[in-house]
Amino acid sequence: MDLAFVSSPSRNTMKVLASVGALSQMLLTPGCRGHKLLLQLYFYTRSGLANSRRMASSSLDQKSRIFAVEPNIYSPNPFYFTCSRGPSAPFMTPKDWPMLDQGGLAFSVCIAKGARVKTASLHKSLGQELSQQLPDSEILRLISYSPENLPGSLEKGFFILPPHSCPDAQKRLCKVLMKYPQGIQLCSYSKGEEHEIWQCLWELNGGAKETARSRVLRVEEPVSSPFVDSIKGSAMFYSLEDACDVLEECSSVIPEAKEVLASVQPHRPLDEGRFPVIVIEGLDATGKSTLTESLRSHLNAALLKSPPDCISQWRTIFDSESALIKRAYYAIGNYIGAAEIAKASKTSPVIVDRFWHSTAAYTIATEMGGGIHNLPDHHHDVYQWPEDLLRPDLVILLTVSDEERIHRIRKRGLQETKEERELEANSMFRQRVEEAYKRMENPACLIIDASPPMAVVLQEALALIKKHCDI
Ligand SMILES: Nc1ncnc2c1ncn2[C@@H]1O[C@H](COP(=O)(O)OP(=O)(O)OP(=O)(O)O)[C@@H](O)[C@H]1O
Ligand SMILES: Nc1ccn([C@@H]2O[C@H](COP(=O)(O)O)[C@@H](O)[C@H]2O)c(=O)n1
Repeated sequence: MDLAFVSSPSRNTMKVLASVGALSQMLLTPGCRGHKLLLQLYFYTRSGLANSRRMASSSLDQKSRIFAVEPNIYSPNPFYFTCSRGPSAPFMTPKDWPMLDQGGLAFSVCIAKGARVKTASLHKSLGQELSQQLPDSEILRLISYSPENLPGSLEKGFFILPPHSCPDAQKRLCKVLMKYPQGIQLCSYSKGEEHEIWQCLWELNGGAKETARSRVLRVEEPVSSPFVDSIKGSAMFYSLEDACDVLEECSSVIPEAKEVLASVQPHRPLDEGRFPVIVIEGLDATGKSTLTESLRSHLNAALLKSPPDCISQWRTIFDSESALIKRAYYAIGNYIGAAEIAKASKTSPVIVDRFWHSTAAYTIATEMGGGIHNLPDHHHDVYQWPEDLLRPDLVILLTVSDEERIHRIRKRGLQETKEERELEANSMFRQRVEEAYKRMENPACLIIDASPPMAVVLQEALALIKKHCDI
């Protein structure tokens, strides 16, 4: 079955056809003769012509858009393509997409821009469903945008590479997408006779129908990464107000969002004390809890953490939500924590286990794929501290080798979190988190190699605190 090479059926052909029910029966019979055509006809019958105007405009819009696919096993950098007929742009060939060389197919699925909480939730649930229904396919993140108005036009989606051994992948994909009748745009990609790549745009409206076909053209990597624009609009929060807006928006479906919002201190700016605030950061199992506890007793300090205790009971709920909602929760957690820190700093030094740098570093590392060369450049806005958030006096980043960290996780014997498992499995992700930490500015992290015994790490931390804080 090959959606891309089926030409549109005529209306007369349609009249000859029996009911949609009978068609769908045949459709679901792999190997059935005329299977390709039937699939096409099935979608055509169900979709009708009611939306022909919308189709025309979406295919025009489609042609001017740029698509960007996150780094993957075939491409260490994001790859960019379009379908407009620029005079000098070179065609893409299976050299660029080797997975299409053996006659395979690829797909892009874009989610039209709508209310941001709803769109983010749709993106998350669609991603989960695609992974479940197409377990052998590579499902990559994709964004699509208009070059004239990148942030305003940004749409998120997925690029799907089914294995050659999965001939019914497109059928399964369409079955998933049929459940999302509105706002989903499906394109398929296949190799043409002259080694060019074709994009077919499908209309999804109770069914799927091919509406446009264009050659795929290569686009140079833009100077400013659209992936960074995408995270700034969807998972990074640089003000309390912005993060609160998201939880307000989702509070009708997630009642716990109201509880979190109720914990936000309304009076700002915060009234800070004279004692120093010291944050300890690092990947899991680098020794943060061990060090923060030792510092607490050595400095007679208050020990706080982010997210703070008053909202941590809802953490698992927000962890299972879209990146937008999850990160809004952690961002607000930092502001709630800041009010506690400000109060505690009036009576003693304050040690904080994770703060803003954790929220930012994990978000950047999660949303940007590939190696550390794909991270936003040093000094980029994403590494800056939010203007309205209490600024600590010192941030210490603990680093240990991958082997030692994994050894510590195993020795600790506690249940690994999903992210810890990912860190273990995906050393590139770990490197991105650590590198993002190292790029943070104002305040930057001061690094301590936490591989030596605990007593040595403690002495190093105390020396740094003495040097940089008034203690
Ligand atoms: N310097 C050290 N040398 C050897 N083992 C250490 C050292 N520091 C901590 N550990 C051990 O490593 C394990 C992880 O330490 P800890 O719980 O302090 O890390 P963490 O960064 O707080 O982890 P998480 O973020 O996952 O809570 C613990 O078993 C701890 O006893
Ligand atoms: N200020 C924070 C704190 C934590 N996170 C997220 O939680 C994960 C780590 O928490 P641990 O309890 O395991 O230390 C980390 O992966 C972050 O995603 C955060 O975003 N902001």
